[in-house]
Amino acid sequence: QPGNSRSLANGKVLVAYFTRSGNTRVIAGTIARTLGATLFEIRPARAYPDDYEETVAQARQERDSGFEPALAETVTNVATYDTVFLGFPIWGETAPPVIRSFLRAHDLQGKTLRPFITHGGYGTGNSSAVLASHAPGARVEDPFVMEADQERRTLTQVNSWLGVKPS
Ligand SMILES: Cc1cc2nc3c(=O)[nH]c(=O)nc-3n(C[C@H](O)[C@H](O)[C@H](O)COP(=O)(O)O)c2cc1C
Repeated sequence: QPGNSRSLANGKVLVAYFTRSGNTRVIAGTIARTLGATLFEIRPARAYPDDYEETVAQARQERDSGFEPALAETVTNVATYDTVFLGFPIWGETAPPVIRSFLRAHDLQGKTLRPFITHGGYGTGNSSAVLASHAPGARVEDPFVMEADQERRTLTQVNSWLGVKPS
């Protein structure tokens, strides 16, 4: 596999990501496959609601209160990785609360942190500041940033088809 020699040259690589609607997962899978890296999905112990609007409201409240939700799972032997790719969508103009939890729970000191971020068209907000403050001692590289489909756009179009005004 061509990816393996590259991952050996770069040391052990972890690709950790959080996703709701799957956009960030596509990027994470591509990185993992290309570099022969370990894939880890970041999940909160208590899943967010299926409902989009409920999730937006909960995310806003958790952001404003600085809440760090418990993780369903942590990475075993995070110390053995040299490079950590960290992927997430922008939620409320910042990194989702569970990303702060992830960084709090894993010591990335001395590692290279390569963020990859998707957003719905409004940019990365203050997520760089969150990474800088929550990953002390890590070498945080410039993020790969991609605009990706917003669930809200889908809801709006479907509701318009159904003849319902968005709430
Ligand atoms: C709770 C919530 C909050 C969001 N807030 C923003 C935002 O502030 N700015 C933005 O550009 N997109 C925002 N989005 C859109 C997502 O960042 C974007 O669609 C992203 O690609 C979703 O990634 P995912 O499919 O990996 O979950 C938000 C989405 C959700 C669910």
